Amino acid sequence: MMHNLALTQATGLEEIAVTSPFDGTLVGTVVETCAASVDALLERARRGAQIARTLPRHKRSAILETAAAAIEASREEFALLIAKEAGKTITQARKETIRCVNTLKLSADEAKRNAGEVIPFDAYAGSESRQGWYTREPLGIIAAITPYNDPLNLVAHKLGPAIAGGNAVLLKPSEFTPLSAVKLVEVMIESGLPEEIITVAIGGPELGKALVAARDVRMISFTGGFATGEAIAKTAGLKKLAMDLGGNAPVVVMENCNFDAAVEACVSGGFWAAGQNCIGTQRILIQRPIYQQFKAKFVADTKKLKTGNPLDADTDVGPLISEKAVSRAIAMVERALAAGATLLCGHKPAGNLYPPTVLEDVPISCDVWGEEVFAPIVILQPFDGLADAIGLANGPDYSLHAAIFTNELEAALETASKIEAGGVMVNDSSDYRFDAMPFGGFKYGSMGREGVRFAYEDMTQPKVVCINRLKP
Ligand SMILES: NC(=O)c1ccc[n+]([C@@H]2O[C@H](COP(=O)([O-])OP(=O)(O)OC[C@H]3O[C@@H](n4cnc5c(N)ncnc54)[C@H](O)[C@@H]3O)[C@@H](O)[C@H]2O)c1
Repeated sequence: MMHNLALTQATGLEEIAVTSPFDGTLVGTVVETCAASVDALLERARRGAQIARTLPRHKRSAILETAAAAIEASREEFALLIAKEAGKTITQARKETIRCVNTLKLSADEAKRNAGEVIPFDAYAGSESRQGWYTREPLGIIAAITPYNDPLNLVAHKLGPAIAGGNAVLLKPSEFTPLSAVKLVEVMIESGLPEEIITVAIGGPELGKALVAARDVRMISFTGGFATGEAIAKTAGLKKLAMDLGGNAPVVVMENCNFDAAVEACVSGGFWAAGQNCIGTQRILIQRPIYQQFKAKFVADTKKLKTGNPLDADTDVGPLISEKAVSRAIAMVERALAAGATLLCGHKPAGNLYPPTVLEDVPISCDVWGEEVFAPIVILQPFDGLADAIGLANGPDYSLHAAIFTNELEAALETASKIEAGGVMVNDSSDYRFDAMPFGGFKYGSMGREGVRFAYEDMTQPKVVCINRLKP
């Protein structure tokens, strides 16, 4: 498959081969955008911004609805592309495709719903003679920079709200997985989107940096790692930033929980997408009386997972994205083992396949505890009282999601209130996410929220109109 999007990649030069992280086979090619062509891309995006802001809300909404229906109709093609280029299992890729449909439908609703508000000037004495409202106006050009691990839905989470809000988008998808993003843009254009509204730039960090530096870009909507987020913040200057960065989700398992449901959710949350999931379960904190029983079942169920070809229907765990990602996972586990951790299963890589790996006795000074692993590695840790568990959960300096399994309402509420995270799931996996929820992190690096309504609000700006009726 050859994607060219000739109009969007102004002065593309080299072809980039996109290969399967599972077996290295060619999935497709795209034309690389050279960083020197950013001026041409910006010129096009400026025209796009003028067109987008005058597109009536009913048209924005209808285009997004049409695109959602078109993706639903060709969902198997999208799922196959995700599985091939990102290495997600085909089952997981199908789920991502359906989530993308919903993200676009939510965006279509938002375009019509969230246009502004009347200002209650008579709420305080002294302003009764005035009437007015605010409207939600577009920002202009939004640079959207996305990662490899959800190569379709995370792109939709930026395009949908940006288009709903009347903006133009400069989209730079991950250089590892550009094909799903390009196909999504093609569907948008076939669905009636004026093509200047999205400009696609294909390439890696250098190109991303050039987009981030461009003066006319009003907002950078970024999803990716902390180091990249820091680099973007340094380059961006006075631009609005939305940063969706990493996590290392803790899950608290209380002795009075539904045991089998907790184990099942933790296995799924730990190893979904081979752990390449920002809200994947990384640290499981288990109340001491059930620690041994939990460990036995968790390790036994983990060993049943089948690691292999993402296109096989019975594969549970596909490959990591690259050799570099495998080496990083190995090094993190080796450092933990050297510091006294115990390996309970896994840690025998074969190519880019890194099997589900479980550790215990991990000192909290280890990076596998305090940093994001982004690989199928889970730590088990006993605790005594709930306060200890909450203290352990809150240790790292950043957090996206957390979870607790308990049948005790008070423990659930206490945890929900005291855990510092953007979302706390009760009796559900840490990686549960519904696309209408506000989604983002707490603590270091947290800026903005995704989840369609919240991204839409970040991507629009209020404009006040105030009328003084008493003045001539
Ligand atoms: N919070 C969320 O919603 C969420 C969701 C998925 C993934 N993530 C995070 O993404 C990371 C994994 O994805 P990744 O490895 O693709 O991330 P990454 O940070 O390596 O790359 C993300 C994007 O940034 C671009 N980029 C790299 N350097 C750049 C620079 N200097 N300037 C501008 N752009 C630059 C890349 O080309 C890519 O498109 C993990 O940390 C994961 O937690 C977060």
